[in-house]
Amino acid sequence: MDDNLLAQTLRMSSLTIPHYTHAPVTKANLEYADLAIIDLSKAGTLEGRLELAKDVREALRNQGFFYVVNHGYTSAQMARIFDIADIPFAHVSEDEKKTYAAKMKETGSFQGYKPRQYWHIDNGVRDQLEHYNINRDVTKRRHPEPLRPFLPEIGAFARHNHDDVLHPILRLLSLSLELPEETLAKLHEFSAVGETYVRFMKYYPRNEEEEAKTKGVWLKGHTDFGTLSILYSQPVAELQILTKDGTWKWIKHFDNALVINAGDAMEFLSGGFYPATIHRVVQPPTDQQKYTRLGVFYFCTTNDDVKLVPLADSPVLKRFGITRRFEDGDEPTMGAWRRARTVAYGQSDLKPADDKGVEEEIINGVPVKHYN
Ligand SMILES: O=C(O)CCC(=O)C(=O)O
Ligand SMILES: [Fe+2]
Repeated sequence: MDDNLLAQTLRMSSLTIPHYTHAPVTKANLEYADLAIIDLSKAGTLEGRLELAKDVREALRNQGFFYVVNHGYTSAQMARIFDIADIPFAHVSEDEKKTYAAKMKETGSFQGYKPRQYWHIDNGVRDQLEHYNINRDVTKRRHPEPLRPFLPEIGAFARHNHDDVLHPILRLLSLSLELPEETLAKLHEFSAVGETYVRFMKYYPRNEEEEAKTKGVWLKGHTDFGTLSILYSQPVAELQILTKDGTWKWIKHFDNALVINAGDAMEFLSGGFYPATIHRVVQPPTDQQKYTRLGVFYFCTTNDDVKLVPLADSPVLKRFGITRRFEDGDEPTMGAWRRARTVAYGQSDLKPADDKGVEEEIINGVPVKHYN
């Protein structure tokens, strides 16, 4: 960080904002997924990275999700980013929110607000969650006035996610595919055109009718469209993953940890070796039902111009075999894939894909499934 930015950040850190108090951790006895813990402090040596690469590989092959600890943010920094994350929801007027609404359908981009009730969930019920999405280059767009004093901090947060979390994990993944360590990181440049971004997200309690009509599902089972998604663990239990045995398991809150999963683009680049993970959001257990749930994420994609072709030079993929989702030459670029998925999400007509309630839509010739 240069001196100017550092000075500015220190000045901004002293800006006081109301503290966002999370719900207490649930006492409910839930069936939790058993996830690996990746200790990034071990990534300082090649020996450590080779060991972590094995663990990440097992985790992405078996569960599709893992925790990361020792990622370089203290618990105070974590708390601070959640305080900032609540500003676009709690401290921006409804009128101002409209001015900064994202134009998903027109632009295929989430930048700005995703308003409440924009997506169809089920049986005529629409979602009760709002996002505010910020490109990692925070200067790309204007932001609501109450958020402006915090842009240097949000910019530093994006930079931290990119350099200290995303790239180190991509190095482990490159190693796990027996490729040069920088292979995947080079496809995810901070300065390239692309939509790796910070998302703040707030879920609001729903009424009984909405819960009944959707069977308690708040966000249907889906895969993320990018390569990796980084989620800052918070206490409200709502996130579930579809495990290999076909059952949904809860993600347990882990103080000060990150929760990471693979998305479509990682599945395409790895020729199916690292499948995109299916996850959903459901009503929390009884003791947390009256609380809001605030989320902080860093959603990662490759540079927009990267063609999502399997990394066929990988000796691992040569041994394992490659599953192609597209005919040779028909692979979309990252930009085309994320635009198509963003335009369609929660808006398109889903068609039944089986008799168990799975639905699908066809994007760039590829069936994209939604799980209930
Ligand atoms: O809120 C969560 O925990 C997950 C949200 C999610 O899956 C998404 O925004 O893609
Ligand atoms: Fe997701």
